[in-house]
Amino acid sequence: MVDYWRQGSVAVIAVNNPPVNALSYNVRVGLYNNLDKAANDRDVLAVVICGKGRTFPVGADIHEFGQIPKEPWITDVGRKIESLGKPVIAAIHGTGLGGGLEIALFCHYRIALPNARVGLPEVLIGLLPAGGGAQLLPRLAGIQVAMEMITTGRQLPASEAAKYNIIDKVVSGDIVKEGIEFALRVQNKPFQDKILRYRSPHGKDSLQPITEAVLRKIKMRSRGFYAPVWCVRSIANSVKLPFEEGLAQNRIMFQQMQLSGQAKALQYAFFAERSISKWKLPCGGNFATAVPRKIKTISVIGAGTMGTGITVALLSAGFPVLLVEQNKRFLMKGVQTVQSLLEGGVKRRKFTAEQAKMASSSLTTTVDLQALNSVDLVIEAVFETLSLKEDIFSKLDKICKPEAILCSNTSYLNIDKIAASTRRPDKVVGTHFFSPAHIMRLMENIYGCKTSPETVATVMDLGKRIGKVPVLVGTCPGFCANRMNRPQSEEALFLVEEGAQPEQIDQVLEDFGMPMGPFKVRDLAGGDIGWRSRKDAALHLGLTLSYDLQFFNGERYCSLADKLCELGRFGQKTGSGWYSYDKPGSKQLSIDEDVTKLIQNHRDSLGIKPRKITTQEIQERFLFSGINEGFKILEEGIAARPEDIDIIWLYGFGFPRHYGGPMFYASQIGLKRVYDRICHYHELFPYSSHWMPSKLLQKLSIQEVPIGQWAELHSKL
Ligand SMILES: CC/C=C\C/C=C/C(=O)SCCNC(=O)CCNC(=O)[C@H](O)C(C)(C)COP(=O)(O)OP(=O)(O)OC[C@H]1O[C@@H](n2cnc3c(N)ncnc32)[C@H](O)[C@@H]1OP(=O)(O)O
Repeated sequence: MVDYWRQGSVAVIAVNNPPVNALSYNVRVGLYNNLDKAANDRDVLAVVICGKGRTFPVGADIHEFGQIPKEPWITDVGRKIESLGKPVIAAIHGTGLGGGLEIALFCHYRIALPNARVGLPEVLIGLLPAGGGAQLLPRLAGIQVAMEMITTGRQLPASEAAKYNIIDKVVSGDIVKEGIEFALRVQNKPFQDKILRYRSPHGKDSLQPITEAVLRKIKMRSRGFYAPVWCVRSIANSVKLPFEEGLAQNRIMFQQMQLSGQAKALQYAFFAERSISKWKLPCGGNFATAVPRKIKTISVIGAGTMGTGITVALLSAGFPVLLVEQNKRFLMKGVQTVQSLLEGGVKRRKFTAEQAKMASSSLTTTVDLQALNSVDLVIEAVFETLSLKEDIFSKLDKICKPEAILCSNTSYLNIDKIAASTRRPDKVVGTHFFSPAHIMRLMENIYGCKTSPETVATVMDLGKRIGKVPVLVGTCPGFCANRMNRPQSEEALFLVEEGAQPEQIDQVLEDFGMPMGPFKVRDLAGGDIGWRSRKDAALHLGLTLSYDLQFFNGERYCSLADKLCELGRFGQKTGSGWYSYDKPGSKQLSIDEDVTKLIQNHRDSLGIKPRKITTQEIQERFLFSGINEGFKILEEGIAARPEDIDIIWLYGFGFPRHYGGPMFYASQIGLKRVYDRICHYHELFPYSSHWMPSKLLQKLSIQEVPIGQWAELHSKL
């Protein structure tokens, strides 16, 4: 796991633990013993530490967390380096992260390739840098830089790291060769002043104002997430305590955090995110055997909000796009939107003006579907009307080359029905982007019963290539994301009907950690879209939406959202919705007395006496209604694993990552408790079928099965 060789007077110690050279127990032993070997070899005058394969060590082995760590620890390896009596050079390529960077900071010198990155990302898995990072970095780069790096986990490119003295020299070529050359230059030269523990942290007199400013930022961006605050304390220890005491304190804090639910959730999310690419289809075919088709040209049909967002996502990843609309006027409007989104990207520094220009020049347009005869892949993003989509897909089937893949950006409709309008159902697949599609990272890919493994592999690969997080699910109304979201939105309305205020519900869920409460989300998305589909659904059943409708199609119904829409209150875009806004399009909101009155009149007309609704009830009814649906989704095999559902929620709805996602959150609360509360609400609200408890949840709750075994156990149940 650790290789050792000598080149003249230089000993090279190379960590060899693929794929990412994590510092597992055996690696730490190997490093420690080989450092001893180099120390005892009188012909060795300098040492280079590096990583074999794709990277320098990226930190501790996360799989080992939760066990009692065996010695030597990273700090023991560090002390050995400091006291070796010979200069030690860290030669960094790939990513030098966490414990890997900590080892490098114990070294006397650090060199790196230009495309290398360094960082202390422990905060992102709910921890702090206890292997020396929080003590050493302030002594090298200063308190301010250490605070920024450690509390955000940001990885710095080598050139930026060099600016802060973290890297002594950026080199190009072969990193080991460069390391040896550097070692030859510094051997026999004094290096005691390079041992960071003997330095005092830069900017230590400003510790208090820096800390206050950082804590203010943390408070704003990470509601209820503890690790950044503990990281601040660990850095403060570098000023307040002698070096070894600081190390000991930080180690104690690390161990406490490691046992916390937040660290467990974040580490679960880390591995969940990596597991989603390992998909398999129920009818056979999986990520390991299916080969994605090469996609060079893509066409997007529909230049509305979704179509233009998808176009920008594709263009910015370097794909040429042929944008299609039904007439020139819509097309022109779409092109303008694409241009302004690209300009927005430049302003947000997502890409340079030059890159935006390049992207823009890769856009072509047409109003003629025939022009799609040579594209490799089509993404349809028109209105959510099945007949319209069926019509487009049947035309596409005739126009596009036989091997072309046809994708629908539907958020709700049955993929099998869309596929049935073509003679190539194996090449039809759902690619559900989230709005704004050029920003939101989730891509919910939906297979139909005839979608081929090759088609799935192609859209999963495409997702990655355009920087999205692609998750594969099966088809059902609303798939995974919208199907789980629906009961939550309904519960939010029912809670208002029963006595809560929209702003109270928003506040409770924002305090929980959601980026926006459900009423702000409704205003942002625009109430008219849902209103139109509710009216269509009613029409379909020969009904009309009436003001005092309390049941619809056998289900409890709340008409408050319809009443707002009747008044033209569609949300931000009209300047009023559940809140009122400064002006149409503005985000500046205030509570609107008219809405409060409308809610009161609604309750009066239905004879509802408002009651006090607690925070606990709001949280439970919002979260547990979605979680119950999540278990049904697992039960039906729509999602293969709880990890798929959780990643959808982390990236599609901004569910707080430190809770791991709704399914992991349920596992932490305890399935028995969640199941009991769902049964309680089912008793209270028998006319909301979303409270009918999931059978899978019931079964798993009897034995409190750990989340890692849900999928396996489900297949046996
Ligand atoms: C008292 C305590 C003292 C010291 C404690 C020290 C603590 C630490 O060091 S905490 C760890 C800090 N490091 C990290 O958090 C790094 C996490 N990894 C990443 O950010 C990325 O994986 C990467 C940037 C290193 C590589 O990204 P990419 O090239 O996109 O590859 P993947 O992410 O798909 O990873 C490939 C493969 O490696 C597994 N893996 C990555 N990091 C770790 C790790 N630290 N421990 C164990 N395994 C790791 C990852 O799961 C992938 O595995 P699969 O291919 O099986 O999915």
